Amino acid sequence: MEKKQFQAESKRLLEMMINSIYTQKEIFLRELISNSSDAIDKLYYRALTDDAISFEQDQYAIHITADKEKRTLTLIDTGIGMTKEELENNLGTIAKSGSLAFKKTNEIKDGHDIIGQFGVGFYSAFMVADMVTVNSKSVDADTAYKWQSDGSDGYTIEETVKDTPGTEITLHIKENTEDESFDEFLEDYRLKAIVKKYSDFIRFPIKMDVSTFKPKEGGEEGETEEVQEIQTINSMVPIWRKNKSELTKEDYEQFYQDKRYGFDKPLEHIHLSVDGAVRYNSILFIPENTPFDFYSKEYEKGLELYANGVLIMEKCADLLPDFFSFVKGMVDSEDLSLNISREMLQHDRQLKLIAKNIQSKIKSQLQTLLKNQREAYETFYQSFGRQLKFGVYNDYGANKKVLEDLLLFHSSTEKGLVSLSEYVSRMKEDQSYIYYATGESVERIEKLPQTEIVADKGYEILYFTEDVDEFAIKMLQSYQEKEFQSVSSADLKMDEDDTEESEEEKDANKALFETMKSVLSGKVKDVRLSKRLKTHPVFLTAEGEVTIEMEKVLQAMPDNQHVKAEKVLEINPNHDVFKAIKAAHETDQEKLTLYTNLLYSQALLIEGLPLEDPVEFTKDMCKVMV
Ligand SMILES: Nc1ncnc2c1ncn2[C@@H]1O[C@H](COP(=O)(O)OP(=O)(O)OP(=O)(O)O)[C@@H](O)[C@H]1O
Repeated sequence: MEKKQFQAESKRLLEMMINSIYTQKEIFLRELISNSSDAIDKLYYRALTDDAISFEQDQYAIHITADKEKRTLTLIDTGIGMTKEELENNLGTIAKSGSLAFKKTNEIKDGHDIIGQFGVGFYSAFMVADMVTVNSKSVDADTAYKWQSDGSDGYTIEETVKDTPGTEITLHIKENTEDESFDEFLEDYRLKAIVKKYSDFIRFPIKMDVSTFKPKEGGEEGETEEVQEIQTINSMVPIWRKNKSELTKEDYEQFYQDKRYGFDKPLEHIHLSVDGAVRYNSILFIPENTPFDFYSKEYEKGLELYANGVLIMEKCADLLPDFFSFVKGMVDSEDLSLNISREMLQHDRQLKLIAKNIQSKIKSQLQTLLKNQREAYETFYQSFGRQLKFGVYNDYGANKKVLEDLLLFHSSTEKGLVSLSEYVSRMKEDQSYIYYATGESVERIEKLPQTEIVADKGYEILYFTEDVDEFAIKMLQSYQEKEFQSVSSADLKMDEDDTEESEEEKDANKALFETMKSVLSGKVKDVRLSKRLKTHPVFLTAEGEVTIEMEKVLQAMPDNQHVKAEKVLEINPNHDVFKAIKAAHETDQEKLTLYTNLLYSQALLIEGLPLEDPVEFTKDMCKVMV
């Protein structure tokens, strides 16, 4: 049976490639620069085995010039160049990569990695150009050739004159259309920015003819003139490939600023050079201040992702878990399997490994900070502690173990922030629970009647002042096998609670509480005597899963489900108010109703809950007065 080759409509194929592979036009420059860099590296490999060729690193460069009048952008490299055949094979055949073939036959050495592999990058030039001219002279040939194409109807090749080996590519930039402007690719500032963004760490200098204003020679003071100047735009050596011992704190800070990771100074940096299952270098920063949009939807987490020093993604979200979304920085790896556009990865196995590794490094760095530089950690925690707490709560607590040691809360006894492990280490011998109190602020919590009895026992109380706190702790359930207990819960699980009311007391109060309960029907689940109130007459506790603080948070949410805590009104038997209601119960039912409503309103106010009917409340107050 005869086997036939697939046919390809090359014009259509090229069109599809040009217009559908890349999402951003500007990457054409990255692709052409990477090709030039590969061409110089190939020369380096040739020099290793060919005595006729010497390789002096500083003699090589990539030169970019824009000519606005002619609408041309030219890239010149001093690389290995192409013979006539190579021009035909490599630029005349889509998906043919001379670089991939080169990589297969040469062992990559000394960081001279070859970038190209798919054989398509060159054609991205047609996204911005309506004519591409390549003049190239191979180190192996005496004759130079000119390859030319408008990207639609094939190409031409003819002899040309070129003195030195290397390649010169000239793009004739498209005219602007109604929807698209191409002029930007002729502007120095724009070209510089694109080089900086994607190709800053190409190992060879990328030089550009730029016009700058300089003081005019022989001119008056302050008089300037426009002069052309050749500038090297790229930094070349990536800081992350340098030895940590060579770098100072200032170097890292400078990098943080240059990269515009934030307007602040970083609090901490982490420099990783990993040579394991996946090889990668990374520099991570923990910022000092919360970015202004951090807690908004607009904030995008992610690290810059480089493949061999070439930027692939500006914000690779998969590299960071949400709870460490504040971390800034970059990852560079040579082991990534890129997709054809280099905008995505083919599969994310390597990425997952890197992300896992990065997560544990960030955690241990934060733990070290907490241990050794408490003040710095607290600064960090003020900015991003909330994010850690969300991390404990989110995903049904899947990450609580990663984060529990990083949490801090205000302590009643230490009058400052403490970690859970510090709390547990200070727990009293007879203390079984980690106690916490919830409220709007430390000052308000200090005044909560519920804290009195716990504090009197000498137990430390953690103050929860953020809405996420209690939700996070509910998810955590326990720390080092010690359960959390709210001082406001109906069953405080302390000895005092176990002391039952005497039978006589119970009987005497039963009728009174039943009446009060019916007055407050629908508002409270129960009315009972309190064994823990000392100075305050009443307060509210909650039974069940939803605490009063949680009710407040849930009520404030836009899609609130009207979730209510099951409230219990507790009354202090030692307070004179109790005598007053008892007396009212015996003599004046109307008065009892009045007192009950007033006490309930008081309890709401203490909890920071809104009064259900403020007008009714003020009327009741007046009734008591007159
Ligand atoms: N400036 C250059 N000097 C020498 N050879 C070049 C140059 N530009 C391109 N080539 C040759 O043309 C081939 C095709 O280039 P192209 O950019 O399309 O693909 P690539 O760089 O191999 O792969 P990728 O699509 O991954 O970038 C290259 O592999 C290389 O052999």
